[in-house]
Amino acid sequence: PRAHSYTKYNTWSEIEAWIDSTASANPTLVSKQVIGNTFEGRPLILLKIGKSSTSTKPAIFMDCGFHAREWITPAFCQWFVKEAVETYGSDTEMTSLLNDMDVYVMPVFNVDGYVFSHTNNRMWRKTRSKISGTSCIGTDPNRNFDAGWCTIGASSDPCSDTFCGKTPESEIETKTVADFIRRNKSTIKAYITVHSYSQLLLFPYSYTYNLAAHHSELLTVAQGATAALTSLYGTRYTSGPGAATIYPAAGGSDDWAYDLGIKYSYTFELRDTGFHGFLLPESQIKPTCEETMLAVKYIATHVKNNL
Ligand SMILES: NCCCCC[C@@H](C[SeH])C(=O)O
Ligand SMILES: [Zn+2]
Ligand SMILES: [Zn+2]
Ligand SMILES: [Zn+2]
Repeated sequence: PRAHSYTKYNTWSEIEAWIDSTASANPTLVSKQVIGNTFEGRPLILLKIGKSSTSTKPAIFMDCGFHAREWITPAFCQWFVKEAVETYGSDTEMTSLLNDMDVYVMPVFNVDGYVFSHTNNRMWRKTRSKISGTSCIGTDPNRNFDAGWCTIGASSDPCSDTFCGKTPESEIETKTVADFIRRNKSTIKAYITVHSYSQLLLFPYSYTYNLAAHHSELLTVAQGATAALTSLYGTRYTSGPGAATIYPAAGGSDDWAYDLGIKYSYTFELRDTGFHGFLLPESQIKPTCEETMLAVKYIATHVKNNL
C-alpha cells in the first residue's frame, strides 16, 4: 500500500493515519481533536499545534481542503504541521510562535468531497450532501457561512457549483467549524483559509465592495506576507479585498470570521495562475509549500506581536 508523503497528494486514509502518527509522535506539541462528522460520517479533525500549557493561549485557526479539487491545500496544511514539529526549538520565529500561541490546523475541511475527488470526479468542488427535492449533490461551503449569505456571487440553484445551501450553515461541516470558532472566539485571533488556485492573498470583504474597518492594516500585512512569499522563488501574488481582487462572493468563511470579531482573516489562493490550475503537479508541492510557509509565518508573527 502507498505510504504517506509530504510531496504527494495523499488520500484521506493516508492523511487520517498521518494525523494519528503525528499526534502520538509529538505529544508535547500536537494534540488531535475530532470536532464532528461529515455528511457521510467521516471525522472532522483538528490538530492543535503549540507548546502545551495549562493556561489557554491565544490561537490561530487555519483550514485547508474547503473545496475538494484544491489538492495542493491539504498538502500545505500537512506541510505546515511538519515544519512546526521539525523546526520548533531551532527556528526562532516558529519557536516563539508556538510558545506564545496555539495553531489549530484543519488539514481537510471538506472530507467527503476530497474523497470523492480521488474516487469519482477530480474536478469536484462542493460537499457531498443530499439536498431534498433534487438529484443534484452538495453545497459550496465557501458560500454557506452566515455572512451576507447568498446575496451576491452565489447561486440558489442546488446544481450550481456555488450553491449557497438551503440556509446558512446548512452543511454539517460548516456548522461544526462555525460552532468551534464561536466557542473559542475569545482566544482565536486569526483565521486563515487555504484555497487554490490564482496566487492571491485575500481579506474581507467579498460580500460587499465596502472596505473593512481594518482594511489598511489587513492590506499592509498581506503585502508583507506576499513579499516574503515572493522572496523565495519569485512567485508573484496579488493582495486585496476579495470583492475587487477576485470576484464578489457572499457566504465566505473569511467574511464570517471577520464579522465575528476575528480581525486577521485571510483567504489564500495558492499556485498556479491557470496553466495547471487545480491539477498542480506533485513536483510543485514542495516549492509551493515552502513559499507559502513564509507568508503564513509572516501573518502569524504579526498577530503574535499585536496581541
Ligand atoms: N470569501 C471569499 C474569498 C474569495 C473567493 C475564494 C474562492 C476560493 Se476557490 C471561492 O470560494 O470562490
Ligand atoms: Zn476554493
Ligand atoms: Zn480558488
Ligand atoms: Zn508544469
